[in-house]
Amino acid sequence: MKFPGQRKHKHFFPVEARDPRLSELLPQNKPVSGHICGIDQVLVDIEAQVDDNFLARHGLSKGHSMLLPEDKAEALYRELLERELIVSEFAGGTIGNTLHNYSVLADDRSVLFGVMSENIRVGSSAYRYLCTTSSRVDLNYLQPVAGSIGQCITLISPDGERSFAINKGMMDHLAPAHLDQAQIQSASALVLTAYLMRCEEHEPMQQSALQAAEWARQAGVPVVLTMGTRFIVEDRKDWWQQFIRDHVTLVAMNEEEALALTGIADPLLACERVLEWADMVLCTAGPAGLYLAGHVDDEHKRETSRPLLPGAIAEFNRYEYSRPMRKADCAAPRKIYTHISPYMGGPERIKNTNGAGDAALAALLHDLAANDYHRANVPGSAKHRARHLTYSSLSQVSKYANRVSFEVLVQHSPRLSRGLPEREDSLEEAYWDR
Ligand SMILES: Nc1ncnc2c1ncn2[C@@H]1O[C@H](COP(=O)(O)OP(=O)(O)O)[C@@H](O)[C@H]1O
Ligand SMILES: Nc1nc2c(ncn2[C@@H]2O[C@H](COP(=O)(O)O)[C@@H](O)[C@H]2O)c(=O)[nH]1
Repeated sequence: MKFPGQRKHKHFFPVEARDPRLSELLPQNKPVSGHICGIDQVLVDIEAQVDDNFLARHGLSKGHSMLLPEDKAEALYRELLERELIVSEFAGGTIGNTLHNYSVLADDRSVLFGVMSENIRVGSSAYRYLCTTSSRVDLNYLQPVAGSIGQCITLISPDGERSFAINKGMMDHLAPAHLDQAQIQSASALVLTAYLMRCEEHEPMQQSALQAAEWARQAGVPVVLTMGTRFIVEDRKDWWQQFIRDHVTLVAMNEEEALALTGIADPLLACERVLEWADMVLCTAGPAGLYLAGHVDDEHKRETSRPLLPGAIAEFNRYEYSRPMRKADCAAPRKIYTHISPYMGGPERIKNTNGAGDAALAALLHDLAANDYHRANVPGSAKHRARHLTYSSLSQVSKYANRVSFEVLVQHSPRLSRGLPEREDSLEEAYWDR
């Protein structure tokens, strides 16, 4: 496990150079390592630049992620090929992207549950998927299927808006029998997406997601839900609110999904509402940056040294230096919030916004898993006197998440090809320097 973000020396926790006093407690020489698990519809992103007329001709709604019947998806793909409009084909899927980015940032293992074609031709989508996924993502648990994985045709309009046309193949065929209970129950987090619930009734994906969430709950493993797209949420707002109450520790969404879920347009107030159902919230807001919200026990709150910010909740960032906790672990729970504007004001030129929100979540998961790793290796540390969800404060995690989103915005693929630059040795110092 590599430490989250780039820190000054004093921030590193030297768990590799073990304290000899711990050896009696933990006789093994190697640090205990962890992992995170996720379930996804295994699919590739096939990216193409098109005009709005193209979307209209193929009956696509702009900005939406739509499932297409196979014949329509093939006709669309054929036209893209014939007109040479395809720019790239990368492994995609919102959870696949998040696990990949987590593994790249943390240099640590993640486990993906999903399907994979049992016969793979060189150059096929399945082949592309395997070629562009980090070797730290454990693909040994994938369920072999006699068919193709999904294709997410990512159509970029001249104004930069993305519309997804999904040719689902067998991506929703993951059966509960192909989940591994021990892996899920020993993970630092289980990551799910709302997209898993839009399978057809005869397909087992939803049942697999519910089974995994139940195992995670039994073992106290945090369940993380990304909201996918506002269209999925709008259709079943009440159902999602109940699902979050019953299963979810951390909700990750953008401001549109926040509005669809809560009916509240202000991201801060939407976060406040979601905190009534879940322990923690990440709400990205495009050019407005991102919000993080959580709970802390009054005894463990820490006051910020930054200026207090105005907003729909006055001075909402007062306790942003606190490390978030589950509400149930707080004797006197208090809601805490932070906001951060885009790193360096945003890139001079955005190559592609695809996956910027997933990237922020990967950074947050890294900090969360690092906390578990530290607790397992240095159990007596003062850091673990109370049961916190993350290693760093809400404020510090927001900087890291924002920094990682920036890295995705300046590249073409939603997946990082490398971790953050090594020379950036302090986020605090580098933060406002261009
Ligand atoms: N136009 C932009 N200018 C500057 N930063 C941006 C822009 N769009 C996204 N970002 C950064 O990327 C993060 C995630 O972007 P967002 O578009 O909200 O996610 P999603 O891809 O889930 O919709 C934001 O919190 C912000 O830091
Ligand atoms: N598992 C699924 N992933 C999907 C689906 N439609 C799109 N996507 C993936 O989302 C990311 C982009 O994420 P965003 O946060 O920037 O919107 C992209 O890589 C797609 O592969 C879906 O139906 N299921």
